[in-house]
Amino acid sequence: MRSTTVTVSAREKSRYQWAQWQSCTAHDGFSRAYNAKQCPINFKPSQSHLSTSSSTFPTLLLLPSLVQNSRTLIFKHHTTMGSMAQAPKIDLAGLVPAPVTPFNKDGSVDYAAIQRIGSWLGSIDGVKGLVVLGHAGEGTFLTQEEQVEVIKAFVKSVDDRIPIIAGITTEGTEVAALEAQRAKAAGAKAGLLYPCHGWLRFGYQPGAPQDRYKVVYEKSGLPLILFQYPDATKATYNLQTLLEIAAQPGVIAMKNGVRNMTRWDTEIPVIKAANPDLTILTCHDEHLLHTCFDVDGFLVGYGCIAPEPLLEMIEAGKARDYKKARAVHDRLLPVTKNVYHRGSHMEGTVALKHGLVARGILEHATVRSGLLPLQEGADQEIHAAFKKAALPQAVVPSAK
Ligand SMILES: N[C@@H](CC=O)C(=O)O
Repeated sequence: MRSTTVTVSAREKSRYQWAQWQSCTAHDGFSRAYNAKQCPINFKPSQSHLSTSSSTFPTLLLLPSLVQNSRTLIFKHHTTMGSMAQAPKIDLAGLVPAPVTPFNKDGSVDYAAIQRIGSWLGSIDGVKGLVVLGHAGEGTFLTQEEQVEVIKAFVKSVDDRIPIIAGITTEGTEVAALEAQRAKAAGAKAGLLYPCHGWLRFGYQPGAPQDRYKVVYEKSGLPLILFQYPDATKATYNLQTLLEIAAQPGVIAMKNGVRNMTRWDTEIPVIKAANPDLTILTCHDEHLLHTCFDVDGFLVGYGCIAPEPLLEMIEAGKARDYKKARAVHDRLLPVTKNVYHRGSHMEGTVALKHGLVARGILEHATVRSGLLPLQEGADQEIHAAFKKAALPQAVVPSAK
């Protein structure tokens, strides 16, 4: 891939590593003024982008898609450095399961079961964090008070050894920022910011997703994971939008579930090259074999029922070892089929709960409305699949 060198006059300021480009002048012989939209806005220089010759005039690499042609453009930076501190580093390279929220038979939250799930997953080497209150966690089916209590219970369950990340799902940006504030106060170390769900049906105005990430981070200080929805939905982000969000302060990782392998194969390398510090996580529960080779890890509901083989697959992916990755895929296929090759991805959440029963973590698979029990016999099929995949009873560390 070709790249264009751009020199900026922005000065590094301690604790701040980004600058907002508001007005730039091209010194490429054409003396053109570039407005904010034409300039690479919110470009986040990382260590590897800094030229060794000068730290006060860092050299940035620009992807060809961001400039009109391959000429070298020199921009003079006219603004002060940004006022938001860099988000703290959180190591999510590895497996990040998205656990279910267990319920008692009467539908209330089962906190004892949260303790079992969290202490088990948190005890496994290579599990780098838990994303709670996501799709698998029925996060949108809980009251605000329950959401806060669930975050606190998961924080306690892992003894604060790994970060708990909260799904931030509220519709409007301002209320999502409040949700992120509540999550942070409850002990979440980061947030997985969902798109506004109205966008699924109607689409969104250009710039609205960038604004959502910016405002939620600025108002909450909660580091955020960029969530890419499937290409088949109107809430999916195009490459330019992904690049712009990924470069914003506070965005530490991307959970990508684009489910279009043409886009996956072509966009992941571009996003990675532009953001070497961004942790890239696949969430293609049913396409892990294809997507395990170009990522830093998996952020998947699947991780809460089969963490051990998924960690093997992550290792195989990092080693570019197709045979090993394929072997894990083949071994898990009966489970994948029974949990994720269902009528809808939503049913996967019910199946995850049956899976946790099969592993001895839960006693039953109670879900809240919005979801319904699976058809009769599905539980037995799921248990048989777990047996076939040789997924044993989980060992829950004993309470201190
Ligand atoms: N793995 C699913 C559901 C998770 O939130 C996805 O791709 O979005």
